[in-house]
Amino acid sequence: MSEDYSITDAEAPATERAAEAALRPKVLDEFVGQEVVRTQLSLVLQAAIARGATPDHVLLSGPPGLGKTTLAMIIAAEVGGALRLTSGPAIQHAGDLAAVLSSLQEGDVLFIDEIHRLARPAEEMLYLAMEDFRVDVMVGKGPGATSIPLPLPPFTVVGATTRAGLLPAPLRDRFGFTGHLEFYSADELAQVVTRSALLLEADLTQDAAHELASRSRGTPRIANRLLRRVQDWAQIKGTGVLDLSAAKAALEVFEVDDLGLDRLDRAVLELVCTRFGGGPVGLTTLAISVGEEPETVESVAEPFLVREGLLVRTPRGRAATPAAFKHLGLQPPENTLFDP
Ligand SMILES: Nc1ncnc2c1ncn2[C@@H]1O[C@H](COP(=O)(O)OP(=O)(O)OP(=O)(O)O)[C@@H](O)[C@H]1O
Repeated sequence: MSEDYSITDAEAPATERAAEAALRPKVLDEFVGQEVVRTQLSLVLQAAIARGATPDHVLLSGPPGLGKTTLAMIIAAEVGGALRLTSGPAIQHAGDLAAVLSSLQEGDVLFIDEIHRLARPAEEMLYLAMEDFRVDVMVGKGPGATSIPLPLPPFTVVGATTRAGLLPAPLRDRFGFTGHLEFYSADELAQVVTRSALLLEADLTQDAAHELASRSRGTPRIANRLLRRVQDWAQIKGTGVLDLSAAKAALEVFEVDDLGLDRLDRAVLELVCTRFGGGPVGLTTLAISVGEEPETVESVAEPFLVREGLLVRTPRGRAATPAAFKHLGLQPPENTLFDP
């Protein structure tokens, strides 16, 4: 992704990785929320450890920033294997994957982020590696080429995808366990930032933790990022304490409103409500009016606005709901799409 990201972006730019790494839970017990996945995964791992076997391959699906990479690291730590990290887009050719696979040791965990973006030949090589712990290496070219089977030690693939539906069935079927990560509740996010504040040695009050949680779009990555910005504000402009007034003042400076909308989200919503009378308005017109590319409006601003019930997509374009007018402190017009 580009470095030009917003504070409420659920994806992380490369520059944020070190800050994130410091806040990652290291064991399953420290991982907040996701009760269902945590319970199931814990059983899968404990049973494998008790049998002295490597755990089944694990597929984690869900939106960005909810903890897939963190869980992969925890799996490796719990089973005592080394973690190898790669991603679908990083593997351009089957040979790239063969190189990674042939360097694995018994019990290692191979994390493949964005596994739905693996190229087809690599995907086919992965089927074989996951099922038979074998990779066929091609030697030579043309009619004389032969494939030499190379046995692999038992290992565990942890695949992560934001789009489980895009995964071809043969690949999906090779995962013995699939966990779907859900957005976090405000209480869970308050626990996430409280834990992070301890690690950052920040003096965060409980009401400030809840304020941050309610503006974090259900996403720990965003919650931790807002926490760091409030810490900055408290250090430079405040008393050093991250209390409710510091949280509110900092989030005003960084343009994150009380629902977690950022500048672009609000601009989109305001335009639909005011200039276009609530809509429907076509995506291209909307994007031109807000000075962004249609893809940016569609992929960055819209998903959260739709999820929050502020915007709907109709065959004739985007329309604001009565909740959108209310959030902006505006009076909805007569005769909208939503009139009974
Ligand atoms: N359940 C959790 N408890 C505490 N912190 C969490 C939890 N889930 C995620 N985090 C924190 O949020 C940040 C992002 O998590 P992570 O990188 O694992 O997300 P991800 O789902 O892999 O995102 P992406 O798909 O973009 O790679 C990390 O700093 C991590 O420590």
